[in-house]
Amino acid sequence: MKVAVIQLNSRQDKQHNLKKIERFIREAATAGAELVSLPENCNFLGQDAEKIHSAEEIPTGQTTQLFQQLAKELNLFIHVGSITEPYSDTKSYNTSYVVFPDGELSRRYRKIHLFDIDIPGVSTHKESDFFEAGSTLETVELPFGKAGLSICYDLRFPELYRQYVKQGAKILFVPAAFTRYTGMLHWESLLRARAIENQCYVIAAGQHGTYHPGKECFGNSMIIDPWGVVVARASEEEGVTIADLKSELVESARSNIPALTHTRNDVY
Ligand SMILES: NC(=O)CCC(=O)C(=O)O
Repeated sequence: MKVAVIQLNSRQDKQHNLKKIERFIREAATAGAELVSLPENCNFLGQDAEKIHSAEEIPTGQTTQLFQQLAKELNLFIHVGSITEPYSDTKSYNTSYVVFPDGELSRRYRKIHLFDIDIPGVSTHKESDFFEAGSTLETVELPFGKAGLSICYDLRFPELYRQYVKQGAKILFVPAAFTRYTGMLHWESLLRARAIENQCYVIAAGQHGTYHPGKECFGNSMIIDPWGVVVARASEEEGVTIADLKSELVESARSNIPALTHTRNDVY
């Protein structure tokens, strides 16, 4: 299965972001992609407090309608890394889903682990002031196999991905708007660890560059195979990066090193 990750530098102008996304989706389809994966906050990226103003109902909002139309016209799967979905007057959900080629939607995954961190002098985020955490895992059936949905900071919680692999996942989606600072330190190591320990493909589309004064995303969107090899990596700009997923690599990783069958749940 040919997969494209789309790296974006989304800002606060939703119409501009959507036009750009449409252009990249069309470019990916022309290059033969059957599945296109978008980053977290694909249609609007600003301060957490601003995101509620961009919230849209799913499926009736403008963004989902556009993706449904494109998925049908181009006959592809669109993984919507995340958009902001209304929850209450003061809070939203950070929500991810897949649009199928017939325009139908998968179940919605709402980000479970909210990004509340404080690195003094470097980076402070309190996503939980503005977002409500989800509390269910969601998988999606794709032609390649089952895929587990997650969003950005979730990447730091290996238990989530182990549950997905127990449910039969062969693909793990990690759309992100990782900070530049933590990205430099942790992004690739964490992604490769999740791929290696779960013997899954990891598809990680990221936001890249500055979206607000002093707020910068790390980019480095990538696709990692079940052996932990980075098979595609975006350059230092927005755009489309493509890789071919190979089922035989999931099978060889799992049969050559059957670590998933060696877990000692009786001991730990
Ligand atoms: N949007 C996010 O969840 C950011 C996560 C992040 O940067 C991290 O270091 O974790």
